[in-house]
Amino acid sequence: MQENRKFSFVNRLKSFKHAFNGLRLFFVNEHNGRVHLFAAVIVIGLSFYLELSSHEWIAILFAISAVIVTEIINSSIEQLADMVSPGFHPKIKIVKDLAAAAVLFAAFLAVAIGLIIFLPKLFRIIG
Ligand SMILES: Nc1ncnc2c1ncn2[C@@H]1O[C@H](COP(=O)(O)OP(=O)(O)OP(=O)(O)O)[C@@H](O)[C@H]1O
Repeated sequence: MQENRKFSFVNRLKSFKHAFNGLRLFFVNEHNGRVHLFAAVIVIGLSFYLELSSHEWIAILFAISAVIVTEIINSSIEQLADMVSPGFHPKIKIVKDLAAAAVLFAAFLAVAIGLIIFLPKLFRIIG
């Protein structure tokens, strides 16, 4: 808690540094992080190729962000859970399964958005 501390610009910059370190850990150390980064690069490349409208870009960036944000939180919860309870614990199973469910839900959303935007354009190119 930092209730009575004076505002410090330096401390705010340090918070950014920690957050960027978290991003580096996610994309470098976490296998799922690398998979999501790869998928995001492919989807963004395809989006440029298909010249999406600004609304379509917003939906695609929202979908990519939803998956990455939930996966970062999921990875963070996994790290904490593994430290608190290295052995099997039924409560940890619930905690990890719930965190994984958040990623799954975001992934369903991303697939739905991807199909809605890309399928008609790809069919137009093929046919
Ligand atoms: N300590 C534990 N106690 C109970 N169940 C666990 C425990 N650790 C993992 N599990 C079960 O195994 C599943 C997978 O957990 P794990 O931590 O290996 O995640 P993961 O999705 O395989 O992540 P990653 O691929 O990043 O390693 C969890 O969703 C949970 O059901």
